[in-house]
Amino acid sequence: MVKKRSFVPAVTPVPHSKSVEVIAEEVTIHPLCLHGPTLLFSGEKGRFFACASCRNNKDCTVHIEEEDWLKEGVRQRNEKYYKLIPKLDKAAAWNHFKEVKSRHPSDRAYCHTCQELFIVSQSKKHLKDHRIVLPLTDEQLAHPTTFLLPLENDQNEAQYIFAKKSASTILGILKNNKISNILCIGTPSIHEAAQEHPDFDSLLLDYDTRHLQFYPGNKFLWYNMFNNYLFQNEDEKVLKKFLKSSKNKGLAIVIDPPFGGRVEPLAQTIKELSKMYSTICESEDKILPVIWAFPYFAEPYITNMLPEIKMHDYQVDYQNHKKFQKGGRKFGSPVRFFTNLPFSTIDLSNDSSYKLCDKCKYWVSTSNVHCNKCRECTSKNGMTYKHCNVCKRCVKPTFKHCDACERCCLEKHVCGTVVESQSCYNCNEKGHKKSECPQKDGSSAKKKRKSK
Ligand SMILES: C[S@@+](CC[C@H](N)C(=O)[O-])C[C@H]1O[C@@H](n2cnc3c(N)ncnc32)[C@H](O)[C@@H]1O
Ligand SMILES: [Zn+2]
Ligand SMILES: [Zn+2]
Ligand SMILES: [Zn+2]
Ligand SMILES: [Zn+2]
Ligand SMILES: [Zn+2]
Ligand SMILES: [Zn+2]
Repeated sequence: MVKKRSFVPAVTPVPHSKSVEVIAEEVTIHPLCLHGPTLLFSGEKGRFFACASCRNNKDCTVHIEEEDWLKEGVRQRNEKYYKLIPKLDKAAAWNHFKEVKSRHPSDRAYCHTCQELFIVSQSKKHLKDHRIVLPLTDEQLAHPTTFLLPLENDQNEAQYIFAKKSASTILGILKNNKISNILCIGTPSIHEAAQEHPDFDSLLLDYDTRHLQFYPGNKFLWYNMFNNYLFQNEDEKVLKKFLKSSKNKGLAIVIDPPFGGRVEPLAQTIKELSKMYSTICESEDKILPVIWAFPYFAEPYITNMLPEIKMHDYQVDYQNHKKFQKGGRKFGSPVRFFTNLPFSTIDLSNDSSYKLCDKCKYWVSTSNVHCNKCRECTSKNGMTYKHCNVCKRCVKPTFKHCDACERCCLEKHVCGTVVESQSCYNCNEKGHKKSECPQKDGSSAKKKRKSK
């Protein structure tokens, strides 16, 4: 049976406070916490190591000043984490899966309370007052994302699953680029879809160990995307083998991090995986093809860290997120694809919400208008932008040029305050307002925890 985690899942993003920066570097020699190697942060009070994934100090208490890390005692105390990270018995989990699968669907079930697959005639304990799924069809066993619930202590960062259309758009882009191998990082539904396609081979890297129960040892790796950490030593071999097998098949990273996750460590992870691939396959040292689903307002951060990655206008829809699906938010989902694949390979011809811009030569949202002055389709947030001749760029339709500020601002503004560099009052991140904050999903009040 799969060992259960005895700690809080790290699906909350890393610290966000705008005064704290992450130093993007290899983390293998950093102190450990239950979520793998910590990251090095630089704040007003100096540099310190803290958890790569937990924003809340209470979820992960490891906090080590950079200079303290040189002390023998501190190092020794930190070693306990090597033993605290649970060992998963992958072989046993896979044997159990096969056993469950061999039964009639009416004898197969999944217990949400215990987070485990079970055989009904063998295990009655779940039938009393546990929350269970029964029966389990072959289809369900092959698509755990269709019935796994968002993790309990993970109300704010629920596991938003791509709408079918968005998932098939991703596979379509890969196909058009003749890419058949996929590293699915935090994208279990793409992994599931790839399993059914003879054209694709994929490996799932995710923090959520529940997925382990549904795959053989070489298909799921317990992983933290914020520090590029594999929790099981032997999994590095599996990853390397998969990279090697991708040599002449084309390999892409498809990643959908928790909303609010920091860009720097994610960009570092993409760089490290790309480096690993080029070393193993003796290929050119460059960033692997990436499809990264993330909110449009992260654009400046992503292009700053990875200039080869550009934001496409496609609005990524989710099945289980009211605001991030069609009709949920006034201007559609704020999530976009960030990719270094050619935009011309993103074919949206069978989606009526998109049109082919004959000047840009790629598909854009029907509400996006090509600006002849900017020479591009300029919408970022889904609204039709308008050109300001003074600023010499397109701006949101809600903006108006202010002579006092010498720039376009919201009509109601206090002159002298620089709107775009103000931080969101909800999450502290720059580039969007509280009303557009992706984390303010009805539960923002609950989220007012102390952040690092
Ligand atoms: C926003 S959901 C994306 C799901 C995706 N849209 C799909 O349909 O498959 C985030 C995913 O990242 C995983 N995740 C969260 N934190 C992670 C971390 N630190 N490292 C790796 N995976 C993580 C979650 O378990 C979840 O599968
Ligand atoms: Zn931690
Ligand atoms: Zn149970
Ligand atoms: Zn255009
Ligand atoms: Zn313009
Ligand atoms: Zn202007
Ligand atoms: Zn003004």
